[in-house]
Amino acid sequence: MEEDLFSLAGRRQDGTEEEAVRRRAEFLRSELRRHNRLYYEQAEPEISDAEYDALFLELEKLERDHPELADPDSPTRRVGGAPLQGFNQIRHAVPMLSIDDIFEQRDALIPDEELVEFYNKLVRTLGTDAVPVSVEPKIDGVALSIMYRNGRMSYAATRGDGEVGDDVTANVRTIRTIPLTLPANAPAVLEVRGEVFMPNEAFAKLNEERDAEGLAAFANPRNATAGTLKQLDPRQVAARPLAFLAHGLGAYEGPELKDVKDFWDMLRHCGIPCNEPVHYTDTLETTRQAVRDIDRGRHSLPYGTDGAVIKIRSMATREALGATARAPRWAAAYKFPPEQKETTLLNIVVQVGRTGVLTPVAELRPVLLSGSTVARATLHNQDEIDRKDVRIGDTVLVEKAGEIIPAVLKVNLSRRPENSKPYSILEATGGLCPACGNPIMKEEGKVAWRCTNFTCPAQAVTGITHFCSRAALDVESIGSSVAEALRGSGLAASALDLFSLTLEQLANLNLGTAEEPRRYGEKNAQKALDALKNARELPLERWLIAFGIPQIGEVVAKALADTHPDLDHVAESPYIRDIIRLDELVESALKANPNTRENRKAVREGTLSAEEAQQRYKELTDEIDALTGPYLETGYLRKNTGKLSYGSEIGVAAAKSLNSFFTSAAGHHTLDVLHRLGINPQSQSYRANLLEIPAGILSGKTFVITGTLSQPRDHFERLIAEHGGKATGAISKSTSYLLAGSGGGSKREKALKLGVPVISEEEFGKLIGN
Ligand SMILES: NC(=O)c1ccc[n+]([C@@H]2O[C@H](COP(=O)([O-])OP(=O)(O)OC[C@H]3O[C@@H](n4cnc5c(N)ncnc54)[C@H](O)[C@@H]3O)[C@@H](O)[C@H]2O)c1
Ligand SMILES: [Zn+2]
Repeated sequence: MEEDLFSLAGRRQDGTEEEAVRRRAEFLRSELRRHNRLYYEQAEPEISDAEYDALFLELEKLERDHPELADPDSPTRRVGGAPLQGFNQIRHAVPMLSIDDIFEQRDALIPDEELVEFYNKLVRTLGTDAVPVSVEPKIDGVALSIMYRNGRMSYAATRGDGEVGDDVTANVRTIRTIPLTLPANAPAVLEVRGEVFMPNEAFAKLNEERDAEGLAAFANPRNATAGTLKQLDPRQVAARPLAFLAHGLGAYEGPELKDVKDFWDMLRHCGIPCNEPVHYTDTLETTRQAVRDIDRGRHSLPYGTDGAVIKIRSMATREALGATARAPRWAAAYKFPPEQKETTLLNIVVQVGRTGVLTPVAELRPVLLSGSTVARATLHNQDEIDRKDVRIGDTVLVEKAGEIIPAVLKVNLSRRPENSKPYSILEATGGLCPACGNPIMKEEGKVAWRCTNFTCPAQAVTGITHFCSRAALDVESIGSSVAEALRGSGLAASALDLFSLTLEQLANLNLGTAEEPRRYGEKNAQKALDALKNARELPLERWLIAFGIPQIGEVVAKALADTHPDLDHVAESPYIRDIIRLDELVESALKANPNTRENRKAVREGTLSAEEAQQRYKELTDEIDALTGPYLETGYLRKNTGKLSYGSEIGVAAAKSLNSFFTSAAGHHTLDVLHRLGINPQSQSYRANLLEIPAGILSGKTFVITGTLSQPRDHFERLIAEHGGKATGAISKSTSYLLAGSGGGSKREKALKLGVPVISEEEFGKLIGN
């Protein structure tokens, strides 16, 4: 990761430069894809649009300057997004495209130079002086296509990846201003393209309500809209005030439309809400003026706008110009630069999010930005703070793009107070979570600090959901909405409270709203209690996963179960402490080695005595030998080929993370509660000596799994491992069995060819004595 974050500046023109450019392009592509997912699929963007656009432009430029890097899958050539889970998909009759951007260059001599270029290019391409265009506000919402056939709404779909979107008809039907039927003489086929949005006022009210209910606020109206449209329950959508405005046309069969004015007239006749105001112009100067007019008036529109869309009026010309894979050639979106202002950064506070991530937030001297007062801005994470060197007391430049939570762009160094100090989250928090007081940690390769305590009140919902997930304790009937309700009602502040719930409490849990209650019900409640009862007996590794300790996934959890008989032994494990100690000893020894270049130099220069160096090194290596000896005999440690290099079942980072959890207050609390409940999860695979072949019924046998089975593949892999066998990916002569479900043709053939026995799920069950 880190090596990708280099700057291209100052590289020499040779092979390494090419490689550097390629790597940078790859990095930008993967970052843009990641941000697309966050933005379109999760409605939880991490960066502002302006920051996203900067990455996008950099990649576009790289691809333009280095045509050899062309990639048809590049985010610059695609509509960013993907269909969601839980919805039916609809293939669009006509692809739903994006629009190419034109950026205003703040402080440039001609700030709208790109607009001039765009218009002049149209003039040249079309060979006329006057190109009639329309200019209208760009609505910051979620793109929607509504298909009417023979005067009735037939479906409504989101943009998705441009080709295939989600069927959100049921949700869209709840938006009151959208007609379900059209007047008698409406076109036979009319696919209206437009934008769903949440009006600014309704958005502010919704966030106030969410705040009062203790729910996370939406970052901006666009997010709130995307989040609402994603709801699987149309009643929830109906409860939120969404609006729609049309701005474009997809499939169409009806009277000929020559000019975009005909299009607007037809929509108005059909009773479809239209985007306004539309300016009609036919010279460069009047077009520039129209864009400026929209900029001036945009803050009084009921929705967020960050630009103006310029479109050719003539439908025939649009057709003739066509589109690229990403955007039409006959339109452009002029993006207004987000408003920026300087103010003083009064303080930095650290907030704990629902996943336990610590976010530093700047408290600002309030300033008026894009029509609202800004008093707080996100600083994202420590890396961002370091990169911008933001300090308390600084004068900072703040930006508010759309309604995104404002961001601190940079520091005005000329106004920095004299005694200011760099800001560190670790120092400011004393290494403890501000919400629960337990240790925080930063995972390797990640930028965020996080609270390590799965019982932290700030992360109750995620903690409970994870605790109940399939890989953990598999309490299927408790998902995120039940967790949310449990927390909201005060019944469970953390996952450990689940075991004290009664049937009555659970059954009466309200999953709806105060106005529209929806009971969880006896049946679900009983199912949840049964699953929780079952969870008490689940093996150690599943519990270790359930605690959500950083670095502890399925593999490490299994390794812990192989090397510890039960949870109490993991909590007190000398093995884990010794792994950490060994790591420290090896590091010291490598440094103390008299043969390193530095130490030889120090001896030559007389700053280090040769005898002392030898002595110190010997002490360290003796200690290492003493520590590793017994573990090497039981296979808990392996000697690697490198000098002083050892392998352990549990990595050093995981060992440190475990140690930190079990010595923290949260760890002690967890063990106390489990003891009180009489739960001490047991290992089913503990072996005091790993070098002895396990005496499982499948020991020495290898399996390959193929086809569709009644349970996910990892279920069978687990069974095989529990009985001492091994599951591998590829089939060979030495494979003992092919466990085959339906399908799985090629592996089955290969097994038959190699003479490997093919067994069914039933036969496998017999093999392990079920
Ligand atoms: N912050 C992030 O992480 C992140 C991630 C991905 C995308 N983005 C933002 O989204 C932009 C790209 O998204 P996009 O591809 O949806 O493009 P876009 O939103 O910039 O423009 C295209 C869309 O504008 C809509 N639109 C609104 N008003 C319109 C009008 N009057 N006429 C025609 N179309 C109108 C259309 O639905 C069209 O699909 C980026 O420039 C960036 O600002 C941000
Ligand atoms: Zn915490």
